[in-house]
Amino acid sequence: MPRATVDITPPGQRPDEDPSLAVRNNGGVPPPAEPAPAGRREALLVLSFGGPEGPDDVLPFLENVTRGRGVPRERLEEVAQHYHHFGGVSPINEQNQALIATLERELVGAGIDLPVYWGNRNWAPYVEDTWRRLAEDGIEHVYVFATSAYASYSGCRQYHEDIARARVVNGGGPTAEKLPHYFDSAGFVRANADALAAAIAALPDDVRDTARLVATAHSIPDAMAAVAGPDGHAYEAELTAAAQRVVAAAAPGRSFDLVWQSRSGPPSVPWLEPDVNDHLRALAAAGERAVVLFPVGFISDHLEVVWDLDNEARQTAAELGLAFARAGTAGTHPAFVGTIRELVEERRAGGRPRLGTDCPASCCFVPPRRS
Ligand SMILES: CC1=C(CCC(=O)O)c2cc3nc(cc4[nH]c(cc5[nH]c(cc1n2)c(C)c5CCC(=O)O)c(CCC(=O)O)c4C)C(CCC(=O)O)=C3C
Ligand SMILES: [Fe+2]
Repeated sequence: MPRATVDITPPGQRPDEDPSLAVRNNGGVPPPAEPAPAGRREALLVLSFGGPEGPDDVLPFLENVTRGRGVPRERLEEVAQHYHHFGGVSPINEQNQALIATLERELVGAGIDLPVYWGNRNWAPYVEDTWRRLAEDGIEHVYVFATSAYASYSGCRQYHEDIARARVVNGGGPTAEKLPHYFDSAGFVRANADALAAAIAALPDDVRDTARLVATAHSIPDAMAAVAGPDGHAYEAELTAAAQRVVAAAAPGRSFDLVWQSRSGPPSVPWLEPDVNDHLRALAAAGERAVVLFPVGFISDHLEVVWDLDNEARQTAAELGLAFARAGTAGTHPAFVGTIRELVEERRAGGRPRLGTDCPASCCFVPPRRS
């Protein structure tokens, strides 16, 4: 089922300039000081990317993802094959369901009465449909947890636009606020550090202490990176900060590299480099013998992790004779889930946020291509 296209933006106007679409956002603008009003019916929405559930879903899903974004047909056909290797099923949906189940237990365990909903940008359950259910269920305010920890159009602003679109197609519904970026939160760092330590420990004795530590994240176009965050380049800066914290916790004193994976778009458009496979070639040429990849740019082991790293990058390393280990992502690590609960608790209590950071609603804007 292709997603309905809704143009939320009047010509020449950004969605955040129409106050009726405003999504409260607690960075760059003064955070709301008042606590959640007593008796207000609230919910937590896990807002994610979505992924296909079977072979017939793959192409319509890819068309949803790339509509208006100038991705060549050949790239789509190539990526479709990655999904078909897994029976046309992305692991991301099961991972989001597992996260929601763990979050529900976490909230109940902390005595917090807050229902958790799930909505996606690119596949069912579509956020537009979830929004209708929220309204029908009488929810008045929604805390939105996006399954991306970082700034950038793809990782942050597009989730704001998803909420705005869901409100427009439903003629309103609950008010909403997106929880801040959590790349530097203690729980996200702890989860990634535990995974990195386990991956290092899995290497053979003779290379364990000398293996190169390599953080990875989704590449984005240079033009998108340039406008990420209030002063630009926040995507790289936040990834660097997160990777530094993860390495400091898991392997103090060791250095690391930050490189990019899963490049898309036409070859003529520059994206962040180096690609992880090129980087492995450079490391091998420089005499390195082992690598540990840690995909700190993602929060679960979805398709771009299991295909682009466990398959392609592992293969590259094997061809180069590099010992290889890949760290897991935050997933349902208790510290990570605890941090999500804390982000919600903090917002409900009101006052200046201490946890996380966020962009002002006007940043990270990258216009769609009308192709
Ligand atoms: C920064 C970033 C994140 C991290 C933040 C976040 O998580 O939100 C992310 C996550 C993901 N990206 C995903 C999948 C895809 N991304 C694509 C295309 C693109 N990604 C981009 C960026 C990002 N992507 C960009 C700039 C494009 C070009 C088109 C455009 O300008 O928008 C395409 C099109 C085909 C292709 O790869 O070319 C697919 C299929 C999946 C689902 C995996 C699964 O199914 O398990 C996830 C979690
Ligand atoms: Fe992507």
